Amino acid sequence: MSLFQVEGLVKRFGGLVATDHVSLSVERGEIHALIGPNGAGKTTLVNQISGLLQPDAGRVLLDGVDITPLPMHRRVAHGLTRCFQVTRIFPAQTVRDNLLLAVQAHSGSSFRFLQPRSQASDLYVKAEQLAERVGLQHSLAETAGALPHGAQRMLDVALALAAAPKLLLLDEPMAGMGPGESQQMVHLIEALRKDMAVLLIEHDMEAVFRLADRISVLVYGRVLTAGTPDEIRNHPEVQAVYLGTETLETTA
Ligand SMILES: Nc1ncnc2c1ncn2[C@@H]1O[C@H](COP(=O)(O)OP(=O)(O)OP(=O)(O)O)[C@@H](O)[C@H]1O
Repeated sequence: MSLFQVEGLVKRFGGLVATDHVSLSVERGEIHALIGPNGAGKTTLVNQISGLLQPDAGRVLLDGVDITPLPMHRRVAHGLTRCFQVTRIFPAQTVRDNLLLAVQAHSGSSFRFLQPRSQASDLYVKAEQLAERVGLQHSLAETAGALPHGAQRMLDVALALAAAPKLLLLDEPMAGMGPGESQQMVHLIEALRKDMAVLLIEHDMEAVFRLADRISVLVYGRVLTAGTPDEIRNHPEVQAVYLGTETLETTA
C-alpha cells in the first residue's frame, strides 16, 4: 500500500473544474514532484491535500486512513505537514525560540514555570538538532526576520520537521532563492528522503529533475501523465505543453 493516495479528487469553482478527477500516489521514501504550467491547478490540489480546501468529490488517504474530512491541524497529527510559499516563522523571535515553539507544540508539553528541568532541556536539544539539520546551528541566537531569505525558508522547513511528518508537502521551496540558496535547499530535500516522503511543487525544473523519483504533470486540472524524470523529459505531450511557456531543459 502506498504511503499517500489521492483518489478521484474534484474541485469546481463555478463552471471551472480546477481539479478534474486527480489521482496520484506517493510511496514511502519517495520524492514526488508535481509540475504543470501556470493555472494548471497545482495550488488548488495542494490546498485540498493539506486540508485548506474541501474537495467536491474524491478522497485523500495517508497510511490507509481517509483524512479527507479532517482539518489541517488533524492532518498534521496524522503525519502530513505542509510548508507554504510564504514562510510562517515568527520574525521578531530568535531562530531558537521559533524552533522551541514548534518542538513544544508537537511534544504535548508546555513551557510552565515549574517545568522539570530535564523536560525543558530535552526541548532545547530537539530545537538545536533541528537547526543543525537545516544548517542553522550557528544562527540560533539571530532574529528570524533578519535572516537572509534562503535561511528563512530553511527555518520554515525546520519548523515543519518538528512535527516529524510521514509526508512533507513543499510548496515552491526554491521561490525567490538565488542559485546558492537553491543548491542548499536541494541538498536538504535530498537528505530528508531517508526519514519521510516528500511531495514537491516547484517551478525550478533543474531542482525537480534532480530531486524527483517520480513526477506527475498537471494540465487543466488533470494528470496528463506520471513517470520517472526520464519518462517525463521525453514525453511528447509534456514537451508540447511546456513549449513556449517553461522549458524542460535541465542539466540532468
Ligand atoms: N478561489 C478560486 N476561485 C475561483 N477560481 C479559482 C480559485 N482558485 C483558483 N482558481 C482557478 O483555478 C485554476 C487553477 O488555479 P491554481 O492556482 O490552482 O493553479 P496553479 O497551477 O497553482 O497556478 P500557478 O502555478 O500560477 O500558481 C485557475 O484557472 C485559477 O484561476
